[in-house]
Parts: sequence; C-alpha cells; structure tokens
Amino acid sequence: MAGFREREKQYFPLQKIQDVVDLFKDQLTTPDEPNLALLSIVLGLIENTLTVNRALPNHIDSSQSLEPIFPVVELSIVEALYTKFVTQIKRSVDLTKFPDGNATRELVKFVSDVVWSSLMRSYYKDKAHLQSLYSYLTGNKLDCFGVAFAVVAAFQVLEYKDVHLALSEDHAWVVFGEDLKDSAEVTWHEPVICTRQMEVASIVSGINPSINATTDSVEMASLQQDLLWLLHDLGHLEKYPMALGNLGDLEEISPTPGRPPPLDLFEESIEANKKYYNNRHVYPYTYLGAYQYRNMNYKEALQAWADAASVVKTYNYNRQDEEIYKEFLEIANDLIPQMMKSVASDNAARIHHTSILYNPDCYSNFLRFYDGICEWEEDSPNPVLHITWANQLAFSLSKFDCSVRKLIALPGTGESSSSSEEDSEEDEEDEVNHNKDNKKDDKENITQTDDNKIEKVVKARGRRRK
Ligand SMILES: FC(F)(F)Cc1cc2c(N3CCN(c4nnc(C(F)(F)F)s4)CC3)ncnc2s1
Repeated sequence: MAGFREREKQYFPLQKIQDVVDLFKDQLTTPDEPNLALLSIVLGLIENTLTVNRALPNHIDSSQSLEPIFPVVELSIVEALYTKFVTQIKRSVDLTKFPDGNATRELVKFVSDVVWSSLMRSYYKDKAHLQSLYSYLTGNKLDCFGVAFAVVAAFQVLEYKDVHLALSEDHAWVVFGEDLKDSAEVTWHEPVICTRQMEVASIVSGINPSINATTDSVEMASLQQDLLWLLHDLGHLEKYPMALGNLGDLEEISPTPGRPPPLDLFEESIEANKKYYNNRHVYPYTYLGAYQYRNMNYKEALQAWADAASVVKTYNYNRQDEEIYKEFLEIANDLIPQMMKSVASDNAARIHHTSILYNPDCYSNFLRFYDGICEWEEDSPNPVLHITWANQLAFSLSKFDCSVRKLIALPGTGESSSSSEEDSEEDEEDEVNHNKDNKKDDKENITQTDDNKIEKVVKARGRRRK
C-alpha cells in the first residue's frame, strides 16, 4: 500500500469537524478496507492539538468558552507519519520467511515485538492520549489498547486480512487465523471480535476529549459524537456495547437534535450484550446506572447496579479486572452512600414514605447488588471486599426503613413471597450456602449474625428472581 491515493488526498487539508467526518465516511463506505493507520494518525493528531498541546489561537465558541480553532490537518504531516509507520513495519518484517498468506502465532509474536521494541523504555502506561498511532510515531508511547491496535494496523499494512482486534471490558489483544479463535488470551469471556469497521469504531470510541481532570475539549467531544453516529448509522456499533454506552454519555452532555435519547442508547447497549455476548458484559449496566444516578432516578439506578452485579457474580475476580473493580468500588462506597444521604434528608419523601427507603424493590435490588459482589469474591484468587465495603454497607443498609427490612422473610423462618416448593429447595440450598457462608465468615470481622442473615436473604432473593 503506497502513500495515499487521490481518494484520501481529496479531503485534505482537514479544517473542520465535517471534513473529518467526510474522510471517515468515505473510508467506511469504500469497497476495500478503511485505512486504520491513516485514521488513527488523523484522530491522534487532532486530539493532541485540542487537548495536550493547545497551542492554537482561541475563539469564543457557542458556550462562550475559549476554544482553540480546529487544527488544520495538512496532508504532508499525515502522509509523513503514515510513511514512517509503513516503512518501519515493512523494513522489520521479512515476509519471505512467512510464505503462508494467513497469519501465524510466530508472525503475530514477531510483529508484536517490533511494536514493543520501538516503545519508550518506561513511561506511565495509564496516562491519557496514548492510544493512537500518532502517539506511537511521535512519542513512542502506547497504552495497552494502543499496542494491540498498532499490531492490527501493522498487519493491515502487510496486507493480512485475518488479523483483528479483540476487546474485553478491561483488555485488548490480537486474534488471528481461520476462525479468529487463535489468540494468547483465553481467560476473557465473550470478547468483542472486531471487523475492520469495528476497529475504526474502537479508535473513535477511544478518543479522549479530556484536557484535564475537570475540562473536556468541546470540539474533540463533538467530533467523537459525530463519528460515533456515522458508525452507528452504518451498523458498526451493533455488536459494540461499550461504544453505544459511550455515545449515550455524549448525548446526555450534548443532545443531537433528531437523535434518540441517551436511555435508548443504553438500552441498545444492554440488548447487544444479551444478543451477542451472553449478557456477560458489566459496563452496559453501569453506564445505565451512572446515568440514572446523575439524573436522580435512584430506583432505576439501583435496578441497573443490581443487574451489573448479577453479571459480575458469574466471574472470578482477578487483578486484571481492575477497571471493573473500580466501578463497583465507586458504586458501593461512593455513589450509593451519597444517594442514601440525599434521600434521607428529603423530609417530604420521608413523611409520605415515597422515598426509596420505604420501597421493597429498591431494598431487594440493593441486596442483590451486594449479593453479586459477594459471589464475585467467592472462589476468586483475589479478595474484593475490605472493611470500607463493610462499613459503607452497614451505613447504606441502616438508611432503609425497618418496614422494608422486615418484608423480606428469611427462607424457612416465616411465609416468604415465593411458593412453598421453592422454599424447600431453598432450604437445602441454604444448607450448602450456609457452609459456604461459614467458610466466608472467618474472613469477615463484622457482626456474624447480620452478615449471615444478609447473605442468606440475598441468596434467597437472588434465586426467587430467576
Ligand atoms: F481496550 C481496553 F483495554 F481499553 C478495553 C476497552 C475499553 C473500551 C471502552 N471504554 C471503557 C469503558 N468506558 C466506560 N466509561 N464509563 C463506564 C461506566 F462505568 F459508566 F459504565 S465504562 C469507557 C470506554 N470503550 C470502547 N472500547 C473499549 S475497549
């Protein structure tokens, strides 16, 4: 693949968001593949100019804030970086040693090493704006997503069609071969296996408009939003729950006229999770929960968080699930306590018993949320819960009115809302769980009876809901 053809050149110089959208649209609707390296360099260059090196003259934008004028993206710069990438890859890989047209494990390892070996020796991998080939080519830095993407882009330069990006909620890697099942990673459940167009969606979804912890570039977020709608309309987000969630968040911040509301996108994300990934992804539910929380729909937030915990309880927590662990930590130890404080101070709701503190469904979802996290920790190589979790649980629990806490009867100790045969089944299961609980108990040093009771109740509740 030489330099750019007329096809790409015609869009340069890129002077505004629409020029970038037009370039992406052309790349996504060509009979042959979108050029991953080209598109990643373009996005990285714009992101770098609008967030890292905001050297542009400012203009007063619609929100009366000082925004840099959109950077002019010259063809010469992009072509020079692209040529650098193509040259480096082609010079490092002697394909005569790999005559087979299909990628092999050793070739994937070899190309991965070529990418790795050109990275800076040591740098902070979790920093922002290290996800694009622009970062790789100008700073020799890539985050974990960026490394996997660079390898896939390298294989596209080498004209392989059977090497693709695989994405889980916390990790990115390369799949290759006939059924794309060959890959180093076997521990991840239900990964997103990307087509070339979904690989474009991954770099668009990976755009980071953050200038600093409190400020985003309006232009960069707007570009990300327009490109996600383009991908959505072309059907390339159909199997990409995280990108749909991303778009939902962007729509909440700045609604696009004529487009569906955020809740529809979070619903689409959940439906994709159920339809294509056996409902094994957590983020579709935590996107929805976070949205409901921000909009003070606390009953719905608890429902979404309980659904998220019902997904994660089928996993074993290992240290790779860092990001997901941080999500649940924030929900349990920050968002729910904040929510309880705010509803507890709502006197009107308290007097009329309309707040979630009097609502058995909310209490049930609250318990189901903790049940999921406790099961997540059970049989896991790494501990999840520590005393802060227990303290925050006790705090949040105590905010529910005792009337709802009585409503949930312990199985076998009084009538419960389920039918009788389920009770007997629950009893012997409780025997099993009880043993598990005992195993757990010696680890936890909070009040035994309460803890046991909660465990058994949430297990019962969880089972009844199936
Ligand atoms: F490649 C890794 F290793 F980085 C894993 C991936 C992450 C990720 C993503 N994210 C991560 C989840 N993410 C979330 N933002 N808010 C979330 C929620 F907690 F509100 F649900 S989850 C931002 C976008 N969006 C598109 N694609 C990917 S692939």
